[in-house]
Amino acid sequence: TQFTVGDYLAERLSQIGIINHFVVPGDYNLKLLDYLEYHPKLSEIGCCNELNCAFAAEGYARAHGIAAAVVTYSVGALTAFDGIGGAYAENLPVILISGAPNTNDLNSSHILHHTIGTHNFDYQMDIAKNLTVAAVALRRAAEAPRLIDHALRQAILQHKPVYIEVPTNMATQPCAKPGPISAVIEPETSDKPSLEQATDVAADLIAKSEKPIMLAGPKLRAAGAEKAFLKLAEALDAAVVVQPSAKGFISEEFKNYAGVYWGLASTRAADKIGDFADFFIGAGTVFNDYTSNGYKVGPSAEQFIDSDYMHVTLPGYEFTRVKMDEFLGRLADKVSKKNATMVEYARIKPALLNYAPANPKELLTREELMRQIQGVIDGNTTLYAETGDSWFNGMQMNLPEGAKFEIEMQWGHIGWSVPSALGYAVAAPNRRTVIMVGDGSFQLTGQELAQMVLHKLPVIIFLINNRGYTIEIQIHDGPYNRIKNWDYAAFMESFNAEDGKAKGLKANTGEELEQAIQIALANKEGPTLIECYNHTDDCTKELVEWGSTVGATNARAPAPDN
Ligand SMILES: C/C(NCc1cnc(C)nc1N)=C(/S)[C@H](O)COP(=O)(O)OP(=O)(O)O
Ligand SMILES: [Mg+2]
Repeated sequence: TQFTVGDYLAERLSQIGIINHFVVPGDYNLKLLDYLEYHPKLSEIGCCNELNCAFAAEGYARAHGIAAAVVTYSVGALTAFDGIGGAYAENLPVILISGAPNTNDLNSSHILHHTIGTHNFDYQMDIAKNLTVAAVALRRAAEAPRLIDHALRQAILQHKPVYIEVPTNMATQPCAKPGPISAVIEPETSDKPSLEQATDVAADLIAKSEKPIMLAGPKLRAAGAEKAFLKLAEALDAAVVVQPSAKGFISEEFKNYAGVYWGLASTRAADKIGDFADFFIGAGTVFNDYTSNGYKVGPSAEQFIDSDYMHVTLPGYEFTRVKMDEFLGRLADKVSKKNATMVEYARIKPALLNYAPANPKELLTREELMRQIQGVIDGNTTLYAETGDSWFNGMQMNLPEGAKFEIEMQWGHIGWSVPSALGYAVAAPNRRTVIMVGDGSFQLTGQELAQMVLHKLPVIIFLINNRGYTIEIQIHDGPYNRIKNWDYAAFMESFNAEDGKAKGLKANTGEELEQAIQIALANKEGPTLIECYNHTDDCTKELVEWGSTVGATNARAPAPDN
């Protein structure tokens, strides 16, 4: 049969490693979906809506490296864009593919369904250009190979989302066959003279410091630089701390690991060893208003070197086209041991957090809840921490060797965790995916549990029901922070309908939680949701302190007109 644009796109998606793609069908994308389904190595995962579809794709990208979401024009893409903004914020290469009007309609007097009812068919592309690193429209079949390869390559190189718009009459059009996939996936490397000079300057700065410390940031994983970072940590034998949105990127059993560096919300005295240090070697760091506690946490520019995927910043220097992993690896060759922060950390290192078991008959406390969730985390577990007090509870979890942690602190979109964890579990069926999600967040996207039932994904969901938006209460309270309670356990079981194996359980006491966890761990045929009692005021002290800091930062008066 004739090779088409749809075949080209399907083949390229498969060649870059995609096995499952996430979809919501619509009449603008049905023929395209056929071509993706025809491909022997692609199979679709349907989602309830396009926001969840985009979030599922970003979760797939967290586990698998890259992902694709396919939606219909305008009514589909506009909600998918919310998840794509998240993929951009979180440095995840999600390929958003959207159906679009028949090319014959573009310059006509026709008014089309799903649009805002005008002759403007550009608004979707205009938005896409702001939320992706490449946005292309396949308006002529002859251009499709070039445009598709360009978009996919930018996603891979920049670890950011891209957008491909496919008119409804385009997938069926004849198209040339693709060339070698190396044209799309060949990695970039540093400019050699810049790499040498950047590492010389950095080595010199480190030699002049007395107590350097290393700080891993959220872009470390996107840059694929974890190994190089550890090589440098070994060469220096310095303490290693991580930003909250980089938790889990460095093994918490690594001998130099010194905790999450987040000011008053730090773990394991990371803030104290950070204060002791006189020089920060950062990698992929992002000090936004939340992770800097309202701009109060973080090194000064004079005592800080940092690197992004293809860029290095040193006091007084900026090096372009120097790749993070090559920079860190090469720097490791040029530094000598400087372990003052490890010597000091040995003195101040606190004992690991572990709560004494509560009376099993008593109402659950936050500490008892966290003690039992800690017990579920093994080396094969990925713990998802949803926006909410779960951020602070998640930070304090100890990750055994091999355990992974997923969080969305830059975008911070409540409701991200359930659909994202769907995508993650599809990509990593052999891992145990566990979600900590609050009642408020869950209400945005909880229906995506249905796909976990359909695909028999044994995800464990700890639904922390503190009756409302506790983070918001701690930042600034008002009637709007109270929400209608649901029967979350029944909601979970409602997705079984005639054939599901999901379980919805309630746990109000420590004993009930113990039993529910045993049932959840035994349920291999589908997801298990455990609705956990948590008193509204029983939140982490870190949230209380952080909340007031953020509240004050948000409330800053406008600068006087200068
Ligand atoms: C409403 C909002 N943030 C504002 C917000 C509103 N809309 C979107 C999409 N994202 C957001 N972060 C937040 S953090 C709630 O406290 C979350 O409540 P919940 O899931 O129940 O967690 P906690 O009770 O632990 O806070
Ligand atoms: Mg809540």
